[in-house]
Amino acid sequence: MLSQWIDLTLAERVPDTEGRLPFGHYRQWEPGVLELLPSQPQPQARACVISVGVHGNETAPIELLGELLSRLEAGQLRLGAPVLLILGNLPAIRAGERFIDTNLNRLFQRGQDRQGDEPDRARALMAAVDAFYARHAGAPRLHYDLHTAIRDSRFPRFAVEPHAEAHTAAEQWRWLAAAGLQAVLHQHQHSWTFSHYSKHYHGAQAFTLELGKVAPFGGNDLVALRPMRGLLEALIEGREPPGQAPAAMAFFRVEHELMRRSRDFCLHFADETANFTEFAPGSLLASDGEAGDFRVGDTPLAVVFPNANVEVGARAALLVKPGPVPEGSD
Ligand SMILES: O=C(O)CCC(=O)N[C@@H](CCC(=O)O)C(=O)O
Ligand SMILES: [Zn+2]
Repeated sequence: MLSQWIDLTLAERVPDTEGRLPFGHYRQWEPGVLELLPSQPQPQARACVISVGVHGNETAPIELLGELLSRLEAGQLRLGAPVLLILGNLPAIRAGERFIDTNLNRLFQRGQDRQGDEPDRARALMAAVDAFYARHAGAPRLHYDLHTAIRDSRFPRFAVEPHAEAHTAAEQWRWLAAAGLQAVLHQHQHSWTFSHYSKHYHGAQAFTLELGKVAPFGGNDLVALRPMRGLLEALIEGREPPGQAPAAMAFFRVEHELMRRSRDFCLHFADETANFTEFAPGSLLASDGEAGDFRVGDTPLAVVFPNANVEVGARAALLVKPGPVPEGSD
């Protein structure tokens, strides 16, 4: 039954809300929010939130989660940690769209009082995460929010480290390197994404993980994600994940967030420009009506997540520079 949870949820058929697993049991708190509870939590276990489908057209993480559920149900994985699994934007996943009315991944802010389905879903997911971490107050907190990017990338698999007071543990860099992540992008300011929510409000070890490029169901290369699956499996089993020297990854920090201010916003480079493409000093990157032009300053900048079609007021690109390898991570 667990292995059909995703299909039943997306088909709007009510899956069993509680059931047994070979090494524990599960409970669905609401559609798309499922908690796995081990019969024997392991001493190393973290309270893990694994979210997928916060953007509805990013299917690889949903397929990866399907693999994990099948392996849990077959007893190939020994559940050893409390895990909260989240299918983020259900109507958008059904429609194969990034979002329906507005980008869910900008709404994870306490006190946010916008009207609509996506703001309602953000409030429900924030409450689900709050309750999960409260139920497992003794365990270290972790949240991986799994995505795929719209464009090609010089580094197809990379982590976005949200900006927050909580310090990222050195072990995270080793785990992410061993999981096949090729780059890390350190955010310079609060961003109200789902991973930022868990880090900022709960002090969780939290990342947005970009796992390749957007593709329809069936069009993803899950073999390239095997090392990532290995990391998730270790966390689900409550054992120490494999590690690798973080120097295998390229580190960047965000220098500037390019916002769309007007309807006249445009980018001056090709739509197909890959993430982490570098632009030389003086390059004209964007024009934005009365808000003016944006040019690269004295040192080169690379572009990540460029998207001229975002809502007015939303982020249209991150402009990034190489950053230091975090201390204590070798
Ligand atoms: O490829 C793109 O343009 C967007 C991919 C994506 O959904 N990225 C996340 C990053 C979240 C973060 O900044 O932590 C997003 O834009 O929500
Ligand atoms: Zn996404």
